[in-house]
Amino acid sequence: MNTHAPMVTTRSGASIATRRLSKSFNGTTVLHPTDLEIPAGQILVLLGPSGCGKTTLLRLIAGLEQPDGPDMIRFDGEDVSGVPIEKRNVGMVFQSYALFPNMTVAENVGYGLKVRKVERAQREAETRRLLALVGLEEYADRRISAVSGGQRQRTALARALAIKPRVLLLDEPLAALDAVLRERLRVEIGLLLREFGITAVYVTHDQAEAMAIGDRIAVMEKGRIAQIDVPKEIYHRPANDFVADFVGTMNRIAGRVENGLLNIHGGETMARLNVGGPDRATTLCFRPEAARLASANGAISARVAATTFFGATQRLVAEVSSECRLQLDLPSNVSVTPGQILAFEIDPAAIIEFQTEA
Ligand SMILES: Nc1ncnc2c1ncn2[C@@H]1O[C@H](COP(=O)(O)OP(=O)(O)OP(=O)(O)O)[C@@H](O)[C@H]1O
Repeated sequence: MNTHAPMVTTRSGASIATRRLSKSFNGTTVLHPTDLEIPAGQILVLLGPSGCGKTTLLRLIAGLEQPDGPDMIRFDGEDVSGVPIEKRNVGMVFQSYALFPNMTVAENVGYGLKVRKVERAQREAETRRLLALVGLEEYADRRISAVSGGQRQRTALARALAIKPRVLLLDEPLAALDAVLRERLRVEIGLLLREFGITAVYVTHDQAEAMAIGDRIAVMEKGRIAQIDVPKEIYHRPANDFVADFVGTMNRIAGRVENGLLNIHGGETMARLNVGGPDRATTLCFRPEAARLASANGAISARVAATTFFGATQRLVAEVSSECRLQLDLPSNVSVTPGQILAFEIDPAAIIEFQTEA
């Protein structure tokens, strides 16, 4: 994609606010009252497992669903709850491209402008600029049926942006693409949306995609936002167990802290983790990358059950005891073999603690 293409001048997007926005289907609440503030130009990712209400929230913002109550969605402070979708000026990009297969790439991009009766010369100039921006100039005259999945998705994005929407809504736009293309496009789409300065809400159940694209991420669970924050905070400071498990890999060590020490039993050995604080029942969590090799003294020892090579790093499954299996990332140039006993420690700053109910 040509990131040096001339800037397409669009006014930046509108801010979005919802107040106690909720939705039920046949008496079942699928979105509990939700307050959201998305500043103009920000990309918010809705992340969560299947059925948690991501698409419903997106469709409510679009105007494709009616909320349970009145006056709950505002664009730039203006109440749009009663405004039909075609008047809300939202652009939409879906997993299925919803492009016209018999039209060319350029005709698809210019379609919304034609419907809006933008005169031909201006329409063509706009279309050319958008095609340059998404790196599809050479494909302008190809039929949609003759371009790849990634090129179709870029066409869909250019088409959605052509109408200069106030808000862009994307629902799993990369889900149908293969892994390599998905990884490349998620970086490109993030850059493009920022270049446009558009306000975007992006639905995905892929946490790596969410991290790459979102200015902020709202992690959803059962019709509620469990946590909304910048990707780093979501990853390093998950608000609860659900978020910790859904985003990345999280290790857990459960036990009681006494005199500031958590005892970890492992066969005949017992390691003590110095965590401080009052006596309590607790679960300590840490990411695989928070582990590092240590000299045996004062470290936790574990038997290596398996190793997986990842290139720069390797992931070990390490058994501290029969009940405590951990995943640890170490540099891949450290020689480790299954069966070996390994001593490791955990970066104290990377330990997250969730209080266990007494
Ligand atoms: N029109 C509808 N009628 C009845 N139930 C619905 C309707 N639309 C959605 N639901 C239900 O609402 C819940 C939330 O659906 P939604 O599509 O918002 O989830 P999602 O998080 O986007 O899931 P996925 O990732 O699988 O698309 C689901 O249990 C779904 O079955």
